[in-house]
Amino acid sequence: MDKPVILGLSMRYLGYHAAGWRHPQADPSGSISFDHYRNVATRAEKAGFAMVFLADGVAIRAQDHPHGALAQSSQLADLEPLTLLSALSSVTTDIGLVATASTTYNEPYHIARKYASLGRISGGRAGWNIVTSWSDAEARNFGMEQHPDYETRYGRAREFVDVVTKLWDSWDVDALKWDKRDAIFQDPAKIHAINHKGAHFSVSGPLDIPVTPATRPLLVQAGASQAGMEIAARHADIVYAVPHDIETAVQYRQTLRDMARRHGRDPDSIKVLTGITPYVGQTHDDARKLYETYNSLIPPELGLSYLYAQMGDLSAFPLDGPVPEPTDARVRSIANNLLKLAREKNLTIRELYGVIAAGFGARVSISSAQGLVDEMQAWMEAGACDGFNICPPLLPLELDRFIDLVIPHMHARGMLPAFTSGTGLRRRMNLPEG
Ligand SMILES: Cc1cc2nc3c(=O)[nH]c(=O)nc-3n(C[C@H](O)[C@H](O)[C@H](O)COP(=O)(O)O)c2cc1C
Repeated sequence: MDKPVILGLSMRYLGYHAAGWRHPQADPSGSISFDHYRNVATRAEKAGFAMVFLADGVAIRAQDHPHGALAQSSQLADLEPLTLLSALSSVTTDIGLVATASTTYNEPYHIARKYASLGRISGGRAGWNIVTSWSDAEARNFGMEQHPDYETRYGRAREFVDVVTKLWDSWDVDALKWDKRDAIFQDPAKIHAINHKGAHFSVSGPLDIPVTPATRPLLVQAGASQAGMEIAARHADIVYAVPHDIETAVQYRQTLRDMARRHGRDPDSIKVLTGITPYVGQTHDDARKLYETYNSLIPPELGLSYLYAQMGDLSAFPLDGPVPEPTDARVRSIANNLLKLAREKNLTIRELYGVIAAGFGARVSISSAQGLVDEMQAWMEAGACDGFNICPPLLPLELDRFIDLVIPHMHARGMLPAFTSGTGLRRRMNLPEG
């Protein structure tokens, strides 16, 4: 293949299967253990992943719907992503460190500062995944009763990203002088106030951290609605998306590239990574057995709660009936993807929660290692994506299986470039130099 595959590893909690923590080889303490993440990140780096990625929410979002689900969920215990990535930066050397942070529940100065610091600490390996969040649980941790509506939070998000990038640009590259003889630490004329005044923010600046092209954090965007895509088209280096079929993915990426062009950007300066939760084996049968082993661990209450988190309360509908149109979608784009999947495959509510609990929103792939690589190649060649954000069912067990079974086939087909240590993140992401 002439185009390299960009591989990301999404590594929140213990992995992406709802009941993975019950697997005999799972260590349930992993999601709050630095050793667990160090182990995962260093393995991913060695295997050629370009980035590790942490999704995030600033609340416990898991619900006790139906009763019993909360006790069964492994998605309450977590670590704060930037703190974790800062620690990981000192035990890794090359892998990108991407953390999610919400524009709804932060201030731009904080975000600009924290990511600029991670960019410096890690030698230019930081990335900010821009999200607007989706839960009322988060609102209630920040003095609000309800999560702001779509227009409000995207209005804030647009302005938020503008302020952050202005703060990152507030130091000229040659502002620091460190001239001991003439006692000039920096040239204040090269450090600029931003004096931003907008509908949501009033920020004077400048930032208190110089950002250079080499340490500037990458901008990542996740959120597939029109407003989310607009932010991506204007600013993002990487877009994380979860289309469930190749046609949707091709269309989505094409639309995004057209939008980027309209903003005067080279469309190749945005890379789209699509999420996959892989259940792989030597053969397709092995993979299917693996999937069934994990799904046999899902208690029904937990399965139903996963559906609730994505599509609102469906408990009034018959479990073995069709999936209704969501009227209370928490995450519009994910809910629409799920509905499409249910309609195409004629899934009941019960069957649909099985699919979600196996992958929590990302596309689930059950295939032999060869089959998965065929699938990845087909997606790349069709222009459906520039790479994949791998969301293993259980960490580190299923990452190891992916590395052992899938990566060798990718190398054999020339899909993964062999970068030498010290190659910068932009190059690993196949992005133009900043
Ligand atoms: C692939 C994907 C990943 C996301 N990851 C997160 C996340 O980690 N944390 C979060 O608060 N929201 C996350 N979101 C939610 C988005 O930021 C956004 O709030 C949500 O998608 C609603 O906007 P939309 O209609 O543009 O998708 C994600 C959305 C998508 C599509």
